Amino acid sequence: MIQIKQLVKKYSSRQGQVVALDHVNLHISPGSIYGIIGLSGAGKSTLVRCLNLLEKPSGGEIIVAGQNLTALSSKELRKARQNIGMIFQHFYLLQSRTVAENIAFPLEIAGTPKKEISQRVKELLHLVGLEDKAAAYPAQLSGGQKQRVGIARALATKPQVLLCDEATSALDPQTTLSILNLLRDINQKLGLTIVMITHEMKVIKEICTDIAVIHEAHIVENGPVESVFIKPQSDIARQFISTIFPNELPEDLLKELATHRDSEIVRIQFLGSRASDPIITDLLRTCDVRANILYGSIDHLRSTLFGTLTLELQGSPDQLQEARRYLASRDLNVEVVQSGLG
Ligand SMILES: Nc1ncnc2c1ncn2[C@@H]1O[C@H](COP(=O)(O)OP(=O)(O)OP(=O)(O)O)[C@@H](O)[C@H]1O
Repeated sequence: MIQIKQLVKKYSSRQGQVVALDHVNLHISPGSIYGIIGLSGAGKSTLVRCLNLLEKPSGGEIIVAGQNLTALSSKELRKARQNIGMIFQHFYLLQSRTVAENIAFPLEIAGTPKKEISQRVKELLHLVGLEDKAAAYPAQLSGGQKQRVGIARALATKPQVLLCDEATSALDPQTTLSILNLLRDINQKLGLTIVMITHEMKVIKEICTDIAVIHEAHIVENGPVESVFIKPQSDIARQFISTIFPNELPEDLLKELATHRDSEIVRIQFLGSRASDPIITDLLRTCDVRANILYGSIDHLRSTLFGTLTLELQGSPDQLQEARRYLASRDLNVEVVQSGLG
């Protein structure tokens, strides 16, 4: 649905030139919910604003639904933008217009007949669960309701793509969840492709099918969410994952464990059905090692389960090697965190 090819964005400032995006390439499949995560200043907003040419790229191509946006005239681009909705952290609703009038706004600009507008607004109010707020003004709404209006307005022209720039960052955790659930419903009902820019891994964990990690103007890692969570390739991806699955052991405990003879600390990560396997019992039965559980956690990763377990295994070097082999043969991701004196 979206292809980003060799995208470069440079800004000129008093301090000199800033390269906000440095030859970024990404392919976003139709119907996916694609999360792009990065620290402050990584280039996220610039990237999402380049996707509908709110920000003009310095180089490269943006192809949406087969159309190269960077090659279009202003008139063609205005038309192409009707296929790309966008929502923002601070909603940007028109304060002097009611909810229904805000949602109608893009249709008025597109020259849609009045009768059609009123029918479409009705449908959209129903889609976002705001039928009873049609005549309210933005100032009378909660943050979550304002974002629902933002979503309805973004979908008014029936776009195939929805861009979300930190769409839940101004909301409390519960409202965030309700907006994420709404976006997931819309994705499933309408087959809409969603691109979500965020600095929060919990947003990715809830609804994204794919993830790209952006760091200092480069995409350092991307792929299906499950693959990146189970085997992150970059330090920055590991850091983001640890914000929701914190698995670092305290320094003093690590120091003490390092003095143990014939032992090693292993971290096991597992997905989906593996979560209900009696891993430790099987391990102890099969390999003649002893296990000390140091840390464990399990949570939802979209519609599957993701778990992490940190163990100290004790045994001879041969036994420890066998234990590692055994765990790997069970399709678990195993990482040796620290080996003892042994
Ligand atoms: N209009 C601009 N003029 C000059 N530099 C800019 C401009 N907009 C962004 N930048 C710079 O480009 C880089 C990327 O900024 P961007 O806003 O895309 O990052 P971000 O990942 O969205 O960060 P945040 O989460 O803090 O918004 C930063 O170094 C920023 O200072």
